Amino acid sequence: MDRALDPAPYDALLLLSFGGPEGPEDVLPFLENVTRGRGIPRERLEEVGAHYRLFGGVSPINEQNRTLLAALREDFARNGLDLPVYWGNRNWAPYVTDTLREMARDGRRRVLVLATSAYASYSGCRQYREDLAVALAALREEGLPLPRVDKLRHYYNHPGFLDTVAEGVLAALEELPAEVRDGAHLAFTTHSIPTAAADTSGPPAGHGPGGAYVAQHLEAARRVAAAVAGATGVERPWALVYQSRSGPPIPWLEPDIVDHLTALSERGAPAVVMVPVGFVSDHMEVLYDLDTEALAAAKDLGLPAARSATVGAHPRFVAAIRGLVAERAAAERGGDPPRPALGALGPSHDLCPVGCCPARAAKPAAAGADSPFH
Ligand SMILES: CC1=C(CCC(=O)O)c2cc3nc(cc4[nH]c(cc5[nH]c(cc1n2)c(C)c5CCC(=O)O)c(CCC(=O)O)c4C)C(CCC(=O)O)=C3C
Ligand SMILES: [Fe+2]
Repeated sequence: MDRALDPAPYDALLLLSFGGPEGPEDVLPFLENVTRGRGIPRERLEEVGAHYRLFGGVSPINEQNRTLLAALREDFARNGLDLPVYWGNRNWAPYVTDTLREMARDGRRRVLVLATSAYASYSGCRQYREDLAVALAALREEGLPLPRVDKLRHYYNHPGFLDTVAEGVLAALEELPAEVRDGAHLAFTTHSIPTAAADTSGPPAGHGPGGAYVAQHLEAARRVAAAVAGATGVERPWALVYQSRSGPPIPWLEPDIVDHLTALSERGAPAVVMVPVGFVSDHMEVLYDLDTEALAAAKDLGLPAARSATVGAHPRFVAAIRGLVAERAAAERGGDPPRPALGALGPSHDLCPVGCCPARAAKPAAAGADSPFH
């Protein structure tokens, strides 16, 4: 360690995630938490419940977050970043309201939030800010001092994220039979969302159809494909496709990964690597929708397929988070730190502007320019 990193003005980091069930009896209450007021058809819930039951009713996401939490603490300590790290979820214990209460009681006054979504969108950004607003409102109700809460910028184009994804693709290529490796297509996947939500994602003066959500994913995919081409000396065709589509019956982003695999097979593609660039850990949507469903579809099609790893708690990704924390702290102290970002879109905003990823219903959101909390 050369010198300590200064976290000031922050006195805590909050890892904010989705949460998942930890046993069969948790599955239904978890799904009810996720879909409350969303008009998701009953059949879809039963179908998704069956995915979780296939894995004993346990989502891997909580264990993955515990691992990331431990890795962040260890990395911060080793690099002289004196900042306690907490963990809270939207849909399962530890719930974010309980964690923020504990933080307030521990005397934390300036909280920086790392959400386990790297991209803009209602589900990946504003909804987490709404969760924070719910938590802050509860603390206010209880007469506790309210910490000020900020959220880290979107990190989809941070070199520590994209280089780690590219490394995973190189490893996945090695799993393919040598004779189809050079011809393999890259299928970058992310969560399908309604096209209306995609079109309005990001700041109001946006990116056109598909919004920031699609633009950011395309940029990430393009950079990873270029890095893989650079490392292997082979340019591989790539596409951005979607998975885990839910209800209700409105237009959602397409094509679905399974339809894409079918199309690739019909076009005579020799092999495919599925790259879940939209996710930061190998959670249930990766284990079921890709490793179970899509790999089975590829097998039926006779299409050799592999799935690359998400960043998880990879040391390079953890180091990137440390860098983002130090960067934001320096910016909040009035400095002008370097803001590492690959590709054409540049570093994302620190503060979501008013109207960023518009709300589905009029709900307060913290940690943005339209926060009612400070
Ligand atoms: C953009 C996005 C991300 C990435 C950003 C982020 O990470 O936040 C994400 C992550 C995740 N989604 C997850 C699980 C679910 N998502 C659902 C439903 C939905 N997701 C949506 C979007 C997203 N989802 C949307 C538009 C819906 C429709 C309902 C609604 O508008 O809210 C449903 C309900 C059933 C169904 O319809 O599938 C479940 C169970 C898990 C946990 C996995 C595990 O347990 O390991 C994770 C990490
Ligand atoms: Fe946003």
